[in-house]
Amino acid sequence: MSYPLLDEVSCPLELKKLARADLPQLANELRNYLLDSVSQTGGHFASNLGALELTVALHYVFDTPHDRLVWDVGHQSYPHKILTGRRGQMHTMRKQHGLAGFPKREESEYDTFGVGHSSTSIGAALGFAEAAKLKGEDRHAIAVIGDGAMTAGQAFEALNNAGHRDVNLLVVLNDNEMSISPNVGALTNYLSKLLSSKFYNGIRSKSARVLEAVPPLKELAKKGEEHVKSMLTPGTMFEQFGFNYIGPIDGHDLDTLVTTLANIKELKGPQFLHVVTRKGEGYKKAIADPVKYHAVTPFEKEDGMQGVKAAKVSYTKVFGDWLCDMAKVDKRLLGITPAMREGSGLVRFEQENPDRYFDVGIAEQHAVTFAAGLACEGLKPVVAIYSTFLQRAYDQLVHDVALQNLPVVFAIDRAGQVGADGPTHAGSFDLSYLRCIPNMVVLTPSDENECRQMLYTAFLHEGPSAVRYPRGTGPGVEVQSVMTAIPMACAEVRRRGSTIAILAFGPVLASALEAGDALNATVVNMRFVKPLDGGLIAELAASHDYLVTVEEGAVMGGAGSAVLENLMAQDLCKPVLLLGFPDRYIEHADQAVQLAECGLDAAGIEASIRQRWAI
Ligand SMILES: Cc1ncc(C[n+]2csc(CCOP(=O)(O)OP(=O)(O)O)c2C)c(N)n1
Ligand SMILES: CC(=O)[C@@H](O)[C@H](O)COP(=O)(O)O
Ligand SMILES: [Mg+2]
Repeated sequence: MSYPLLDEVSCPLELKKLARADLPQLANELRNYLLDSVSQTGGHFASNLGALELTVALHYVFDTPHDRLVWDVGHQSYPHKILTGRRGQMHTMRKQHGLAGFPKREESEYDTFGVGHSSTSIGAALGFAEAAKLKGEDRHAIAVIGDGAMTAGQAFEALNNAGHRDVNLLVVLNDNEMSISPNVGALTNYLSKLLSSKFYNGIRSKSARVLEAVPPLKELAKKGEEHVKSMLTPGTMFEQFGFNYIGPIDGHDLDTLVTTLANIKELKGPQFLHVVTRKGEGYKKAIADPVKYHAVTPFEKEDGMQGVKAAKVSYTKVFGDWLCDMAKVDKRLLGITPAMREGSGLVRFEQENPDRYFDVGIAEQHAVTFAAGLACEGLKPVVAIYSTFLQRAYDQLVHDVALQNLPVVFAIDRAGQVGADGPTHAGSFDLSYLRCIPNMVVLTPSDENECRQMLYTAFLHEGPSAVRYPRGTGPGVEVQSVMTAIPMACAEVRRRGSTIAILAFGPVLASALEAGDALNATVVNMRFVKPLDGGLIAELAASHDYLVTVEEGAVMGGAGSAVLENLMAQDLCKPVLLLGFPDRYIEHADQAVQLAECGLDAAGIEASIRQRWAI
């Protein structure tokens, strides 16, 4: 495939040299290049196809990086990366030491703000805009936010703040009616009203026809039309927030995009451009199934993504199956997801229990408080949420759930390192931020079967609880269909050795057992971070010279810290080595590589122990 125009564009300055008439051809080449590249590397796909023309137009009209362009989530920024000098690195996308899957300040001056979590772009862009004003710099700040990301409260907090500020801020809403799954909520319905614009245009054309006959009234009607418009179009809402609303316009029509953006560039004050795109645009299979093609593994362009039968069951599937089974047992069970139906394994649960399934949009804070409200009424909500995204709802977990000791189960997926998504998505801190909360019970399954049993144990608990499990599959143990509660705070010794006792929390148990074999150490599956099995800890301290804790989470404040506190509380003093994530961010790579980098593979655990005590 040749890319004659794209070959001339290694930066936006070179893009600007192209005639406007050449932009559609450039976009065509860019789309072909994107398809070639992502079909080989995998990564986020449909969103990049949908935001492609918008990306070309933004870099063509604005003077990036002098004008600050902020992407929301940033999963749609691959065309941006290609146009800003990183085309030659696209084959390294999301690979170790390669391009990050999201904009990253250290990667390029064009990546003005690091993203990955949604709905931060408007707030950050406002920061850029206010800074320009304070520093007397003449520059634009542009936030590009999707309709999914628009469902988060943080986006509206920023709109509310920005709308009454006299700053050069442009918010571009990329509306494709999709989140990862179809978008949800009243805002979506509100935006859709406009997209079915025949309704509004029908009103307009009818009133215009009638009024042609009586010209003097036409002016009056113009006012009337504005009033009609103000009742019907979403611009009204954004205008109520103090923005000048423009749109909706076709987000794949480069001529319209360039003309509109060029006009907006000359305006002062907060501007809101509503752009309508199609997720997956330009690749039929992705258009047909934007959910499946939101993120892809490498695939043949002609054949598309082929469903491969997974050799082992993922923790996510274990959760999804448990949720469906438990729903049959207890009618009080409800399933809640903040816009991660597929990722959290809730597709089957929704099909089987549509009235007990709640996708609240990208609204983690609301998801948790909503669960608390449900629990107050005697229901048993299960909040399915990624560890990293639960960070968004920490106050709600403390204030609305734990303080009131409400029976909410947090099914925490993607706990630990997550691989290609990198540090923005790593589940590094949940053990640290959960165990310090009174009333919380925190369980760490070491394999797929224990995950099911712990979810059951958590569900039976009459208070708040969290079960945390990693992205992907476990050691491949058989998952028993029977559900058996695990006695609270009960750890289990998995290997008897001497001198050294290794206390493992979660799936790292497998590596700990390997290291234990090499060191003839005792190895314990701790199972609970809170409450801890203090009796066993005392027994181990009395019968071993050294203790080691191992967890797939931050060492600081994590499970190992809990063991230290427990030892001190029992006046037990023993040398303890804490193994887990170091106090820095682990860059994107395969999960196994990341864990090895943290010294959490078997060799790493053994080496750390030998090195610490010169064994
Ligand atoms: C706080 C947070 N919650 C959830 C996610 C997971 N997530 C990534 S992209 C996405 C959907 C975004 O939809 P939209 O903003 O409309 O972008 P599109 O994919 O449609 O281009 C979600 C839910 C996230 N990145 N951040
Ligand atoms: C961009 C985003 O936040 C999601 O698409 C996320 O990358 C999904 O992660 P998983 O692939 O682990 O489900
Ligand atoms: Mg969308």
